[in-house]
Amino acid sequence: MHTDIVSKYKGIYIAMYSAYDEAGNVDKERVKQLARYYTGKGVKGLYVGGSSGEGILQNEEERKQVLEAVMEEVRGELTIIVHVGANSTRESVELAKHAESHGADIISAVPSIYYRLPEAAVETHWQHMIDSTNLPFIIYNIPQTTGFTLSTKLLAKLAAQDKVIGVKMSGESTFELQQYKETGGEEFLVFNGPDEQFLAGRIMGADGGIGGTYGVMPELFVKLDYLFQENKIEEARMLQIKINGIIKKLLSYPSLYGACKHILSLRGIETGNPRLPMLPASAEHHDSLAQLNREIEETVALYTAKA
Ligand SMILES: CC(=O)N[C@@H]([C@@H](O)[C@H](O)[C@H](O)CO)[C@@H](O)CC(=O)C(=O)O
Repeated sequence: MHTDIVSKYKGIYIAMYSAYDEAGNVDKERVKQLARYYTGKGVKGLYVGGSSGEGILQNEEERKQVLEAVMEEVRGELTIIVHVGANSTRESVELAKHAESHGADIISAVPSIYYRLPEAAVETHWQHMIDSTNLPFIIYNIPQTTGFTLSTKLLAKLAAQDKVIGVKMSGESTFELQQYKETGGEEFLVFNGPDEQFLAGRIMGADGGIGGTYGVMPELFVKLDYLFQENKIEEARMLQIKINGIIKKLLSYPSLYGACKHILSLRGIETGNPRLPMLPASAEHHDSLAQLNREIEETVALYTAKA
């Protein structure tokens, strides 16, 4: 039986980008600078090495380096969830143990990808990670990229274990999100994944969100969450619509990650280019990204101004 899990871990988590040097190698100092940038913005924590963090495009050693840099910089200040999912169970377990030994708070994983695996194989894959540490585990459900949809049957089986404390629901169905919450119960964490429907996810039972676009506008998601908690639903809806206008523009570039990383660089936070095949922001888009950055900064100023 989970107790106090939701109150302990609910909130806004930035799915953090990785940071590379000009040659494309993991740059620990840049990772630290990025992690530091997110302190004091009201977020609960960081989700390290996930989709936005390109963990799946990095080798085991690089993934460890990114996490180590994050832990060295913000341990104790932010709650750190680490994505340890890799194609092989063996590598995932190694990353899970590494996360525990470096003080991470929670581990999380997608299923193994590429092979179309039966549910029993995905369950075994996750179970090995769960058993390998004393850390809590959050299932990462992102069917549009993995091809695997978490069933409520498997969720119920996994959630019966104390260590399995929640699910990150990056699928787009708020109906499924609500079903996950109902299946897991009140003390089982559900995180909204699609940033465009953060408010819808919260209304249908999510306890917070984990998202990539939070990385360029964390203040707006913190504010949106606050408005929801205050039951100011119409104000929250207007802010979600404003955020969605920004996300729509971000998604219009050849790579969302390239666009967000360029915006960060305009603020003096260098994270290098995303790793190929994720495309960098090209020079022809720099002017419009500068304009978008101004729009985000103006919106943040508007929504964080004291009344
Ligand atoms: C499919 C996908 O990548 N979804 C993103 C969203 O943050 C997404 O980038 C955003 O909603 C824009 O579409 C997150 O759910 C993924 C995430 O949190 C992560 O980077 O691990």
